[in-house]
Amino acid sequence: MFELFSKLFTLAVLGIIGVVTYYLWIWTYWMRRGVKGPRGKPFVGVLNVLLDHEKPGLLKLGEWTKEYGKVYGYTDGNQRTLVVSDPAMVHEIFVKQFDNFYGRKLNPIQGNPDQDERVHLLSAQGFRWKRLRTISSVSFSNGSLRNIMSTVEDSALEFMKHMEEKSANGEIDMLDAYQEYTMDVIARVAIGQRDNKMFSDQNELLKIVRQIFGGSRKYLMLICQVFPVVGQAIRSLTFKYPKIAPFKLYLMIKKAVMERKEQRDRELENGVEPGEPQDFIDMFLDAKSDDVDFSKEAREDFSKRNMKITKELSADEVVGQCFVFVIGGFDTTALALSYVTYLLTVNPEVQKNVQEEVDAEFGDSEIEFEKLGRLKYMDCVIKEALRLYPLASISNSRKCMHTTTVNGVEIEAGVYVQMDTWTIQRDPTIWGDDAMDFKPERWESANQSEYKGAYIPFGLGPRQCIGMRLAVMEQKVLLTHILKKYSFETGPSTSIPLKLVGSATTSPENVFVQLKPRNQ
Ligand code: HEM
Repeated sequence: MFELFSKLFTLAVLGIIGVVTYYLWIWTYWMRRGVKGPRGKPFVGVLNVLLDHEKPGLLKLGEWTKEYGKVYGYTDGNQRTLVVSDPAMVHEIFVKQFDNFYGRKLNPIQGNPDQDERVHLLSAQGFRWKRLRTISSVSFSNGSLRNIMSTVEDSALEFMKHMEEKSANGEIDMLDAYQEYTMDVIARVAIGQRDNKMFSDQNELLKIVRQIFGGSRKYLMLICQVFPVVGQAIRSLTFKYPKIAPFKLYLMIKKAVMERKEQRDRELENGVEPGEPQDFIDMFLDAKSDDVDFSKEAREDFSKRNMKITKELSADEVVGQCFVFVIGGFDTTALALSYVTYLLTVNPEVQKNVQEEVDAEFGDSEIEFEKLGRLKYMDCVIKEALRLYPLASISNSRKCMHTTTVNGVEIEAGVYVQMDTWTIQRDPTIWGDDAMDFKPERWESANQSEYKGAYIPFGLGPRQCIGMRLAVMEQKVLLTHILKKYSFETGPSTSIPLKLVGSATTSPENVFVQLKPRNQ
């Protein structure tokens, strides 16, 4: 008995020594390589700083960039991350060396991109990503966007009805309001929501998605990233017993997909062939197949150009795809609209210019898809707001898949690269001394290729945001409706400057403004 106990004790001590050595090895990685950067503490590195909801980690990167320069390294849990704010390196990694950087930085609770059945476009990598991207691209083609436009217009008109009532009652938190709009659009476009749920207490989907982006899950994310095995275990468990918001959403979407599949099966039995897809669920179900083997894709060398890409999805991928579009389409676009609103409110002369353009182009005419391109100044406003507030910059990351050298810096396979987007997009050496000013006019004369690697609110290269054009369309349609009728004005609760929070996307805490009717 004593012998057994002694063996177990020795094994436990060896296990602990092994684990501690592994974490110290990771933690000292950048020191051993002579790369500067914040060290943090063993095991967590700087993860606890990055996950602070009240002081967004993505802004913290900028403070470190000032201290350590355009390339520095830190560890976060068991991940080794290189932070880059040199546009030439950004371009090299995102575009030229894509074959060496085709994965994204993930928390283990998001699944293993090569093995997990439920992986989606944002988290997939290699040929699996390519297959998902090829299938999804159809949803954002010109033809699809033209069809989606009528839904967007419908949601915008519904939104305006609510604004009429709310504007009479004083200030409105436009961030909250815009979330209603973007949820309505994406719920209709992606998962076929039929009834109107805008500003209703019954909108379960919105409640769950708000939980996903709203609060801080610092300690959960910390544990999962420090101990990936725990992250994977929590992931498996919460799919069975969904307690955390993203998993509740996943199951909600799964139910919607299953119901649609059953309905389509019933119709097929009665000889009714599926017609034109009505939403993303239909479109992805059209691509569903029972024998998709993604383990083979993970083994293939991604630099091979001639690998045949099938256009099929597994059942889990159908759900994953709908999930990622609901998540991707909701928060980002509401935030983009909120930042534009804030900037127009505190820059009334710019707002006046946008209103004049809106009056000239859509004074008494309908807002049509083809005519949206005429809103050139509004385009500059949207671009400039995203330059100052690159709200989704967390996604501007890559995993190094093969050891390589980028502009003289050796990056080993397995290291993650995070772009310091906020620093790059506010850098006076790129944008001039007025880099911190909101100046939409800079885009009127801008030669876009000048900003190669320096303007990346939607990322860059083959993995650039797939929803970019939808996001811009949604913003243009709603801003046109609002600014035709109202002006944004500050109120007693408008916070100037904005207080920014968040750990996934970077969000203003609120954007209270008054909507003043223009004809008064
Ligand atoms: C203003 C709004 C938006 C911003 C600022 C934004 C930003 C971004 C960024 C920075 C990336 C990473 C790109 C890269 O790694 O190169 C990304 C990827 C992605 N976005 Fe967006 N996004 C927005 C709207 C949307 C919308 C409306 C959708 C879908 C309906 C969407 C879906 C996605 C997806 C699926 C990816 C992953 C693409 C891939 O890896 O192939 N986004 N987005």
